[in-house]
Amino acid sequence: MSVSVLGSGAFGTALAISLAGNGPVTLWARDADQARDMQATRRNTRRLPGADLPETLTVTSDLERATQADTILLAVPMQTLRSFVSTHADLLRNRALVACCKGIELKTGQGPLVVLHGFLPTARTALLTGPSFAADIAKGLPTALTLACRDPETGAQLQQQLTTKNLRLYRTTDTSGAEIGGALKNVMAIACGAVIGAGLGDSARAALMTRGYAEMQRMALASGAQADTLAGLSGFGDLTLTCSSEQSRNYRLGLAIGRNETFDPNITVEGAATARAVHAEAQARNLDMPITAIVVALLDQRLTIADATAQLLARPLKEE
Ligand SMILES: NC(=O)C1=CN([C@@H]2O[C@H](COP(=O)(O)OP(=O)(O)OC[C@H]3O[C@@H](n4cnc5c(N)ncnc54)[C@H](O)[C@@H]3O)[C@@H](O)[C@H]2O)C=CC1
Ligand SMILES: O=C(CO)COP(=O)(O)O
Repeated sequence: MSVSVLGSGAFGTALAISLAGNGPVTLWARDADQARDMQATRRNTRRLPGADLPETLTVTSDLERATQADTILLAVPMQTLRSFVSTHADLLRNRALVACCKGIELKTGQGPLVVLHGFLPTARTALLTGPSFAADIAKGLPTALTLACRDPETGAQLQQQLTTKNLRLYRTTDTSGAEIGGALKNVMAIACGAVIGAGLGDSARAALMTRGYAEMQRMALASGAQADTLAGLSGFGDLTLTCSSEQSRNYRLGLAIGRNETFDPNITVEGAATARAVHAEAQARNLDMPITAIVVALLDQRLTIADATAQLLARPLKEE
């Protein structure tokens, strides 16, 4: 069974490097010059500096060639997934498709698997998510991920195929829970970064992580997901990693907000659009998600950190 990774950003490149330890892998880059450069230098200097590309990894900008594989990993940002899949649906039919992005689509409120299903309703689809920094994966450091797939047989096949020397995959059929956990932890990471950036302390961060987790569960249960899924790698696991490490771009955006600094708008920060999408969903469904609402207000510069803190502390007292 052959594997291709579409999207040669940090995550796509790291996954391709790890999977290349199992056998030949094709990595697709949309930019022909970048693909040629990576194939020649065996490096992705722009997105994953310092990592060597193994010989079993081929980089190409030829999408027809890359989509010959049985299993295709889609490692493009969430907000670009729809346009990518709609443009290339014909090349993606009859393949096992594994979405590797974390987020909720701003204009529809949908997660990655729902978007895929809309264009390719008969495709075998799965989601790869969980606590994993691209740089760690590329270094061969041990990492555990969740492979969410509604069909147990396809899930078991993909779990076998995509497990590598350093990637250990756990399976679930609760795709909705995995989508929501992976998307919302980024929103909470922005909030936690802001708290630390503003000097509010580790205790405040722990409070936000815990109450943020309660928000994640609220949204998950309202969406028919299982609470257990949120307690796993795709929820609690990734929340812990992303809210506590400066390797996270979402956390770093939060730090910049907290310190009143600017942040490079070209850096992929999934939590920003996701916060807006989730906030709109929460309002439409009458779900109490105060931290998400505050993150949106901070992103829109409608609120200062001091006001945000005062607002959260002044909420009515209630049972945990
Ligand atoms: N970097 C990391 O450590 C991890 C990232 N992820 C997820 O992986 C997804 C991708 O993130 P990264 O690779 O880190 O981002 P990145 O910013 O490093 O790379 C994004 C890649 O997508 C490509 N791209 C953007 N728009 C495209 C389009 N319309 N068509 C085709 N290609 C397009 C870009 O050229 C670039 O190669 C995100 O959803 C992120 O949350 C998940 C786990 C870890
Ligand atoms: O999803 C990630 C870790 O699991 C990567 O986080 P960032 O997108 O915030 O860098």
